[in-house]
Amino acid sequence: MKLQFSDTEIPAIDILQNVILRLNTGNISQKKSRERLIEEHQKLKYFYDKNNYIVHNVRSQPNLSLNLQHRVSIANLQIDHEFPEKFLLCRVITKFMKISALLALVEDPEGNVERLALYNWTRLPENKEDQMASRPIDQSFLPVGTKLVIKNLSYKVAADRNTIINSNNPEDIIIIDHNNDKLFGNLIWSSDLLDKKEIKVKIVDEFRRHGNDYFASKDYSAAIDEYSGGIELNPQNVTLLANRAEAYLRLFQFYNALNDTEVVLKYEPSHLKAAFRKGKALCGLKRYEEAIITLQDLHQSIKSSTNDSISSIKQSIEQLLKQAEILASENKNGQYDYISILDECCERAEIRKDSKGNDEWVHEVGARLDHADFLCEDIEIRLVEGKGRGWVAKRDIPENALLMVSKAFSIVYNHEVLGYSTKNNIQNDLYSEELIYRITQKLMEEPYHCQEVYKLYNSLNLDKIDMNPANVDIIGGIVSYNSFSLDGIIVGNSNLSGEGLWIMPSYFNHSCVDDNVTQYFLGDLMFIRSLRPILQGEELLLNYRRGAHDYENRSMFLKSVGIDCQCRVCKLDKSETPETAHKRAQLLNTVEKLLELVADEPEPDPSLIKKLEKTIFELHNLRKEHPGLEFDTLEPSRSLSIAYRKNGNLRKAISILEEVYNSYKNVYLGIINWIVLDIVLYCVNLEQMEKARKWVDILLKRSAVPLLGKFKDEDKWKKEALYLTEKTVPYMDLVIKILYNNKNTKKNSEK
Ligand SMILES: C[S@@+](CC[C@H](N)C(=O)[O-])C[C@H]1O[C@@H](n2cnc3c(N)ncnc32)[C@H](O)[C@@H]1O
Repeated sequence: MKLQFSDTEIPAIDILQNVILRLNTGNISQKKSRERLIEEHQKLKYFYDKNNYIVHNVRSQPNLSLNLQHRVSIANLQIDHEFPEKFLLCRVITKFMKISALLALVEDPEGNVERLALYNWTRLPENKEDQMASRPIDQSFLPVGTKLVIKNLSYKVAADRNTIINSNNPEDIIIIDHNNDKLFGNLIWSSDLLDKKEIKVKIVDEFRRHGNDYFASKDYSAAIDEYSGGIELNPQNVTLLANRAEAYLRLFQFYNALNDTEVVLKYEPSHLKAAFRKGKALCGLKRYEEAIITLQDLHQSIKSSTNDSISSIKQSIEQLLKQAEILASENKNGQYDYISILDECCERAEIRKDSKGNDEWVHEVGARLDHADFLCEDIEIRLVEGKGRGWVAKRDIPENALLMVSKAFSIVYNHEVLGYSTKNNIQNDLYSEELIYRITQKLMEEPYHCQEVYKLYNSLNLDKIDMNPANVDIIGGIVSYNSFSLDGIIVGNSNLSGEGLWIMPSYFNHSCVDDNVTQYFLGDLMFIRSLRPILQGEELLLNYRRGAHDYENRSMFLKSVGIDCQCRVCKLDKSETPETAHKRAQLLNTVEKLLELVADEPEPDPSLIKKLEKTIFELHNLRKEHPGLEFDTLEPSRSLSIAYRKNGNLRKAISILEEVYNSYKNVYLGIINWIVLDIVLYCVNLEQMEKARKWVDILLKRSAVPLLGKFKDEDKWKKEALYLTEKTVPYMDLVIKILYNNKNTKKNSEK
């Protein structure tokens, strides 16, 4: 298992444009109504670039000559085609706004509407004169009504999966005005013929029906738009409000859901569904005690009813009430039923193929679990010299204490982005782009989250900040510096990768080797425990990137997230003399070559194995005065033990691994768990079952303590730990089967 902060950088302007386009467009379709497109375009006003720009000079051409047969209408454009011979005649119908390109909507004479992106039209002013001449784009650039001829256009699917007309060269755009309108003078624009009075006004019930259709197809955003349309016409319509509350709940917009249920209950205090949804919304907002009271009152009000339809809702209320009580206890006392959370996670993380062959969750929301956050009272955020803010112990903390449980503010799993990506090449960018998009969307929908997210922005003076939730730039920065990567976390039959933002854990600073807290992920829940006793006043440190990564790679990553690390191993790495560095490089090179020679051999040459052992010994000795700070020999030692095993010398293989384990048992390194697992398997091969069980206990301690807490030599703890490792550690099911004859293990001995 490899956990680390993600390697992403602040996104470039094009990524931001992709995010912004996606934020402004709802459901995807090639044919959207003019009104819908205008509505979506108007939302760009939250995001557009408000700087002043020098704009390319546009002129009309008085002697314009065009072959009218080459005019193409929007309806005839084909995706991913360029149209070198053709031209489009269109009319601007919205203001232009600048993101990366200049964006507006245009219509053709037939009345078709499409988005237009103009690139390379602007530059920032360089001198004073330029500054005088520069202006904001939305004010006077190609105003509404301007007719244009566009040559050499291309037609694409943009990042939001909706279509867009692109033009890259300002010379390809000609303004049509009274000087050159002779060509098109006789053309009638069909939108001029529209009789505005005839536009049909939707009635409230149509909004409800359309909303319900979208809801049934799980397009909750579109359902909310429809319900909102109806609510605008009739603000007291309790059916629409209660339906919209449920759609908000499905999108985790608990604050909006709570608002709607409260309006319903004001007009109709006995509305059962609204009261039930209010209970759900309060749970989502972590207001557990209020949720319990709401649900208890509701339960009381229908207790004596014998009506059949009430009896099923009664059951749901009882279930939700029980759930609210569990959440309250988790939140208050940090009491979690880890095994049932693990089961829930395994079930929710299950993936199947959809009709197009893409991966999708079996459970609607996937590996997102309904559990409460917890924060131990013994820690607090303080200023830490040279590092900004950090978590510090208020009191002495024992080993393996649960310090924090945090649910991701937002998380993106791998198959959720790979399915529809417009660019499949840079995975990390994709995760970040999606994460930035989701966070911005969440903040736009529920701005009350802004404070906690923007607070993560280190240098920000929160009093001065414009709390515009759509500040994609700042959110991009927050994601780069604070997101955590999930790198192949196993739960049951699934393997979860992705990236997420957790608010409270973001305040832990980093140490390469002296970390004293560790994290454990179950779906979108992060559990944090102390690794060793921590004294009052001591800073709590997490590891973003292991000391075991070589210095160059590690320090490059740390610099990219703003850290000039001064820990013991970084100082040692930095102070190494050129001679030692040279010697190290030589030895590493020899080790690599020898490993290549022995790796694929079923029975490696014993003389090569000896040579490998000697080189590893020399490499290790380069740091003999710094025990525990030499990591170059860890992987090679494991490979050396495999070579001995292949030659039938299992005892020697075990003794090499035992020596590595003893030197590094106090450093929380993933490879050490693999080493212990190897020892277990080799002991089993030698039929040393007692010894194998002793090493299984060590493995359980290392793998299960970060979630279950202090290792207890008792049956219950061990049973739970075995169950946990069976579900989360590769090959462990096999080990359990052999050593404990556990008939419940599902996977078999194919490994
Ligand atoms: C995830 S944040 C941690 C919380 C941060 N200190 C704050 O005030 O928001 C990561 C940032 O903390 C700082 N940081 C973390 N570990 C550090 C370390 N070992 N030395 C110096 N700065 C560190 C760096 O500024 C880094 O960009």
